[in-house]
Order: sequence, then structure tokens, then C-alpha cells
Amino acid sequence: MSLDLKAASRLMVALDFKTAGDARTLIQRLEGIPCYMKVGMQLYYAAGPDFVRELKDKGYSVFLDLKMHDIPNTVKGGADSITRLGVDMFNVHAAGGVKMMQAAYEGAADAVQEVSGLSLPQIIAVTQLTSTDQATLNNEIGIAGSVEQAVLNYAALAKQAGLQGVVASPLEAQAIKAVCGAGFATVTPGIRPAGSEAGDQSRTLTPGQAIQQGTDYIVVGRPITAAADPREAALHIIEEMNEHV
Ligand SMILES: O=C(O)c1cc(=O)[nH]c(=O)n1[C@@H]1O[C@H](COP(=O)(O)O)[C@@H](O)[C@H]1O
Repeated sequence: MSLDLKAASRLMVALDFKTAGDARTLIQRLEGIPCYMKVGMQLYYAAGPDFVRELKDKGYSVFLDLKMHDIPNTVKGGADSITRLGVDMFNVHAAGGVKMMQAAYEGAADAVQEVSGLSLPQIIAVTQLTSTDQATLNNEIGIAGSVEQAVLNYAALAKQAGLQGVVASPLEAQAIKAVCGAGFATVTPGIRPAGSEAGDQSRTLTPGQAIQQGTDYIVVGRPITAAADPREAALHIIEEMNEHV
């Protein structure tokens, strides 16, 4: 197994666990791998801000994935509180609209102004969830047109609001860069190494394919967290990414 970790900083491991203890066990297994850590709803609602601070104290870059979607004033307050935790990235739903996304930026900026030593986190917008397929988009959610077009519409709104990037599937990464610019970040879940189960994900690519599509970060949960040997699974993914960076 190669220990070349050059692509590791572009791997975000989704810590979707019930308890801080379970997450710590995984983190121990990944010791020495300089990946990003993503804290989502399950772990945050269970372990809260203390666990986020613990990850920062351990030196990890942290993506707090709480997908805020509310009226602008509420999102502004949420963004202020999230920014005070010192996270490196957080997200909101693009479907909340431009004013809501601008409010997220304002909340983060307020926190940075009030607390010395804080830096502005990257704020990104969720476009169409990677579990959504074409039929669900058109027939259930009621948005006409292709999934890619819906993703690009949301990405354009996020850019207009001044956000730094979007969450989308790696299948749309190239088109997002073409529309919003190379510097507009793409964070892509829906990653499935060859032979692994898609589960509830609909729009998927392998880690290598995703990097080839020009994505900035890949988000990987179960292919690592549910693997018999999570460390080996993570190193395999990084090795596959390395071939294309
Ligand atoms: O915002 C996200 O991170 C996200 C957006 C999206 O469209 N799809 C998506 O899967 N995610 C998150 O990415 C992770 C994917 O996990 P796995 O499907 O287990 O690899 C989960 O933590 C999801 O909450």
C-alpha cells in the first residue's frame, strides 16, 4: 500500500456516527492521514459544538454540514454561531435563495469582526442532493428540465450571492466550473469506489473519475466508515485520487 498522501487534503470523510465515541474510533484508525473531516446532522445533533472544537484541536480541517435552509435572519444567526466554532467550511441550501445565502455570509462576517483570530470559513451551497435522480426531480419535486440544469441554476445563484462554491455530484463538476469559473469550489459526495454499493446515492462516480472531472473535494462516508478496514479503504481512495491529481 502506497503512503503517498498528496491527494488526502481533497478527501472529506463524512463522520456519520451516532456518538462522539464511534467517531473517535474511526479518527484513530485514520491517524496520520491529513484528510478533511465532515460533521453532519447525526453527529452534530448528538455530540454538538464540543466535538467540532475537538476536531479543530486535533488539527483537522472541518466541514460542518448542517445544510441551513430558513429565513435570512435565522440563517444569519446560525452562520454567526457556526463561524465562532472555527470551522473551515459550512453549507446552506441554495434553494433558500440569494438573500438567504447573502445572510449566511453576513452572519459569518459579523462573527469574524467580533472575535479576533477567526477567519472567514468557506460557505458553499447545496444544489440538488446526490440522492435525487431525474425522475424524482421532474415528477416528485416538480422541477422541470435536466438534473444538470437544475444544479447549474442553483450554482449560478450561489455565485451571485457571493458564496465560494457548491455541493453537487461529481457528474456536474465540469459544467459548474464552466459556468461559475475554475475558482468556484466543487464539493462532491456521491462517491462510490468500483464495486461498492450505491445505497441511497443516485448520481455517483468513482474517486478517480471524480478527480478527472475536476472536482476540488470528494466527500466519502460509508465506503470508508462501513469498510472492514477503514484505514485501508481510505488509503485506496487516496491512491486512486493520486493517479489523477
Ligand atoms: O452536503 C453534503 O455533504 C451532501 C450533499 C449531497 O447532495 N449528498 C450527500 O451525500 N451529502 C453528504 O455526503 C455524505 C455521503 O455519504 P456516503 O453516501 O455514505 O458516502 C453524507 O454525509 C451526506 O449527508
